[in-house]
Amino acid sequence: MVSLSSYRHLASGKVRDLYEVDDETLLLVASDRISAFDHVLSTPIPDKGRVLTAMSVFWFELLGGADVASPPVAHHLVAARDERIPEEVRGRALLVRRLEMIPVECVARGYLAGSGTTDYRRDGAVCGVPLPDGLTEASMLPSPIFTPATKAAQGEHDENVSFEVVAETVGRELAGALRDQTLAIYARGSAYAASRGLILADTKLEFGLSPEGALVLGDEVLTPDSSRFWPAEGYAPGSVQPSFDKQYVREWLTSPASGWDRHSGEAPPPLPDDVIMATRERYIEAYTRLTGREWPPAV
Ligand SMILES: N#Cc1c(N)ncnc1-c1cnn(CCN2CCOCC2)c1
Repeated sequence: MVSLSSYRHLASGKVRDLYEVDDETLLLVASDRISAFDHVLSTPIPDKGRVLTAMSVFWFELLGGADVASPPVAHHLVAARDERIPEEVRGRALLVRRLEMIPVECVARGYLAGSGTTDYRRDGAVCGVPLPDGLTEASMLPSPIFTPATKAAQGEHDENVSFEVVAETVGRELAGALRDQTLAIYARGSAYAASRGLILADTKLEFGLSPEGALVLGDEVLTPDSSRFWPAEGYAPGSVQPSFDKQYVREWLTSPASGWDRHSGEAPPPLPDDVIMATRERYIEAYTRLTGREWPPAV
């Protein structure tokens, strides 16, 4: 039986880790860690890694299939069930094709939120894309826009950049392909989410090149960690919308009950059990609502 220690550790993000299985294959492992306000919290959310892995698998399978309006999306998922996946991470780890990753955070936005709102208020634009006057927090944009960023060191914010900067970095043809694929995936994801009563406000994708030079979707896809999902019921532009998955965490951390000051630079306190379990339920609800599948999935 293979164990995780059999594989060379390649990289770690806030909540995920990457291992080398062989020359062509990697193991992408999702932990139960949760981050909020740019901190990785000390209390894990049980099953978060399994739920978000199952969500990525759902989207890879959906996007990898043909759609009436768009061709199948080439992606890096090899297997979610395989004897090369160690028992200790089974259900929250994916075998993926090794790619030559493109150092661009490919973000699509259909609504104004986060750094998009900040940039719009300063420039009237996001990543150099001019937007109409009069937009506010959570406004729906006239049409989805490609708002790339360069990946920052862990703990730092990614830096929003213009399409021209991406073109200078990776070449104009590849930059155009990244934009087109990012917007196409956002369109399919947001239409599907809307049919399930969820607004996909924005999403961050990562792509790589296959050994044959093809553009391939990597990383995780359309999860609550890489995307903003809002409940369609109650949507009202003009204020920060409740995050579908992290609202309980954010509200408790910013309440007097936590005794924490988010601007202090100090690490947040441990979450109480009721917030942990309510947040676990929200991840499961996001999965069942989006996919229409039961949790846990049949083995
Ligand atoms: N996916 C993928 C992938 C791939 N298919 N081939 C080669 N490299 C990568 C890769 C390497 N780093 N990252 C950034 C996201 N990582 C997530 C896990 O935790 C570490 C950061 C992606």
